Formats: sequence, structure tokens, C-alpha cells
Amino acid sequence: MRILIADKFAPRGCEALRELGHEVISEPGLSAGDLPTALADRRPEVLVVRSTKVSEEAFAAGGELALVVRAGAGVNTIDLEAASRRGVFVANCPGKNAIAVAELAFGLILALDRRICEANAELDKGVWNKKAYGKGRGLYGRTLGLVGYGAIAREVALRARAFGMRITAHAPHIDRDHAEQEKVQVAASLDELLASSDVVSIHVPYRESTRHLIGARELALMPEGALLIHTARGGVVDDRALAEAVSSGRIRAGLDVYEDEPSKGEAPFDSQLARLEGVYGTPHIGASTQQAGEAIAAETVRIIREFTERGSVPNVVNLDAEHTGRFTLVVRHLDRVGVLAKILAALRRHQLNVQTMSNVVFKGADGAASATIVLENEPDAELLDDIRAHEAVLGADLRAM
Ligand SMILES: NC(=O)c1ccc[n+]([C@@H]2O[C@H](COP(=O)([O-])OP(=O)(O)OC[C@H]3O[C@@H](n4cnc5c(N)ncnc54)[C@H](O)[C@@H]3O)[C@@H](O)[C@H]2O)c1
Ligand SMILES: O=C(O)CC[C@@H](O)C(=O)O
Repeated sequence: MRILIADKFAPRGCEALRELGHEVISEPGLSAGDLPTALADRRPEVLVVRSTKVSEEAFAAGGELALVVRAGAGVNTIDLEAASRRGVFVANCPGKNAIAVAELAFGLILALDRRICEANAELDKGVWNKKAYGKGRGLYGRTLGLVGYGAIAREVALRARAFGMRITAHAPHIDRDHAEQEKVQVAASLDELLASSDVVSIHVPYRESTRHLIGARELALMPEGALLIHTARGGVVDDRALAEAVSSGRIRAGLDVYEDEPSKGEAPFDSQLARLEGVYGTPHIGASTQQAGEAIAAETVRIIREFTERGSVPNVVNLDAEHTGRFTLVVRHLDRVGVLAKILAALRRHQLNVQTMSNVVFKGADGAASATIVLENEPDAELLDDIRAHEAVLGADLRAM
């Protein structure tokens, strides 16, 4: 297969893909604007991206594309609807950079509490100012509020426990057993979490429903002197409202992501928010450790390998989970050419649409096989009789799901 890698990617990952026999084209400098032309010229079947946006236009140009791998967690940079319309699988690498992001989030928390950045900047200028910088509040016994409780938030919680912090979390679906085991309290609401936390750390994906999840109203709920850590995705926080809250001196913030951040590795960035005194900022480097890069590359290789060798896509994010069908038809049959086609022809005669289908073969030289066919509508008895009447069919059963 031809694989286009349109972002920086661990060299070990490129080598592993070549060892599997794939043609790998690495173009780390490609921008979102260049991507449609690159896809039309190179005609890859697989595209690997990190921050590079994959637009409707890119999907339209990439006629051969069958799989897009987001070498990271967030998939908001990929037009998933455009991918689904063309039957292109999109997969990500969930959790593989979670530790790296948690480490950065903690770096920001510690640095803000002790004002390490300003203290260091003054020392660099030859100024000794123990008086000003000896006023950290300390983390022990303070409350950390996690917005979202997925892979990254859990890693942050693990580290917070080591610092003796109390932890609360808010997310739509929290595994309460896991939370209890990890000594994480489930907040009754986002508002309650914001009002009761000394440090709030955000770990939710960017979607329509999480756009400006944290705006002026939510920021106003945070106690005086609290810290807001945002390493999730530009757009989850209303940056303008955050700039006002920080400018007022009520809260301070540690940020890795911004609403107007560049998608390139190097670019000018004239951000009023990032320049504020009460803001510590990093240029979207949460996932950028050598360890995370290698873990992401290994997962990307695994996804591509599964896809090319077995046709299945681990971590696929654009399949219709709701549309799983209501009836399962299990047909045991002789493992011969044409039997499945006959079963499908019977389904067509009865106007039944297949949702998912799989076929397994029993051990043995001249064996039998079993097909599992998931349907949305209930087949009538006549269809079952039709299928059972086939000389190569050993049995057919219908189950309601
Ligand atoms: N800074 C970086 O470099 C970097 C790296 C990796 C991921 N990220 C971002 O962090 C996000 C989270 O990553 P993850 O691996 O923890 O994802 P995850 O899918 O494991 O967890 C997401 C959590 O958010 C929760 N959630 C969803 N909507 C919510 C809402 N409205 N309110 C509260 N909680 C909500 C989910 O229930 C889940 O608990 C990613 O989507 C990505 O955008 C940033
Ligand atoms: O690849 C990166 O540098 C950022 C990735 C990160 O934002 C993610 O969602 O995994």
C-alpha cells in the first residue's frame, strides 16, 4: 500500500511500515492547503496526520484513500462526515500520548503555583527576588477538578494523588467504580466542580457540544486565586473570556492550546492571551515527548497492519455505533464457493439490508462455516425457509438483539 505521512512522525514508525512492504511517502511540511494536491498527485491509500487538517476538499482529491490515521488523540481536525460519505475509515491512537499530556499539565500546575517562569526570568537578569517568589500556596490538600475523565484526566489524577491533592471529576459517563478505586470524587455538576476546585484541568475533546464549555459564566464560578490548566483543544475555552478573567487578577492559567493557534510547527503567534502576566503558555507540545511519539508511531503501525492484513480497523471513530441492527441471522453452511452469495440473494429478494456480516470457518479439511448476518428489519419465516432449503445450508437461526 502507498502511505502518505503528512506530519512529523517517529522515524522508527516509517521504518516499520517499510519493513511491512509498504511504500511510505513522508512529507512532514505539508499544510492543510497543500494536502488536496498532494493526495491527488501521490494517490495514497492510507494517510497519516497529526495536526494537519483533513478537509472535505482533501477527501474529494484523495480518490484512492481508504484509511486516515490520526497519529494522536483528538480527531476534530478531520472532516469525519466527508470521510464517512466516501467510506474512508478514520482511526486514532487513544491514550497513547496521555502520560505526556498529564506530565505537561502537572508541569504547568507546579510552575504556576511557585511562579517558576518569572523567578527564572529574573534570575537570568541577575535579580534575586526571594521576597516576591516565596509565596506559593502549595498543592498538598488542595482540590484538583478534572473536566473530563478519560485517558489523560486519569493520568493527571494519578500524579495529583502523589502530591496529596483531593481530586474531583466531571464527565457525562464516569465509571464510578474506577473513580472510587482511584479516590476520585464525582462532582454533581460542572458548576459544582468549578466552584470547589483550587486547580481546574480540562481534558475533553473539542466538538460542537464542548465549544466554549468554559466561558465567562463558568470562569466566574472559580474561586479567587484558582488555576485553570487547559491542554485539551483550542475552542473548549472561550479565550476572550479567559483573557478578561486573568486580566482581572482573579485567576491564573496554564495553557498549551489556543483558539487561534497555528497548525504549523513554526509560525508567528501574536496572542494577547498568551502574553498576559497571569498566563503560562506552551505551544501545543502536550503530546510532544519522545516516549509519546514512539508510542503513537507503534499504534499507527498496528492500525495500518491490521487494516492491510485483516481488513479491520482498530480504534475506528467514524462507524455508526447506533446503527447496529436488531436481528441476527446465524447460518451454518458448507464452506463452498457461492453459498454466501445465495444467502445474500435471498436477503435481497426479501428487501433486507445487511448491517454487519462475518463468516468463520470450522477446523477440518472439508469443513463447515458459520455466517453471522445482522439485520435492521425482521425477516419473515419464508426467508428462513428459503435459506434452509439450500442444499449447502446446515442450519439457520434467527435471534432478536
Ligand atoms: N495538548 C495536546 O498535545 C493533546 C494531546 C492529546 C490529546 N489532547 C486533547 O485532549 C482531549 C482528551 O484526550 P483523552 O485522551 O483524555 O480523551 P478521552 O476520550 O479518553 O477522554 C475524554 C473525556 O471527556 C469527557 N467528555 C466529553 N464531553 C464532555 C463534556 N461536555 N463535559 C465533560 N466531560 C466530557 C468524556 O466523557 C471523557 O471522559 C483530546 O480529545 C484532545 O483534543 C491534547
Ligand atoms: O500531534 C500533536 O502534536 C498534537 C496531538 C494532540 O493534540 C492530540 O490530540 O493527540
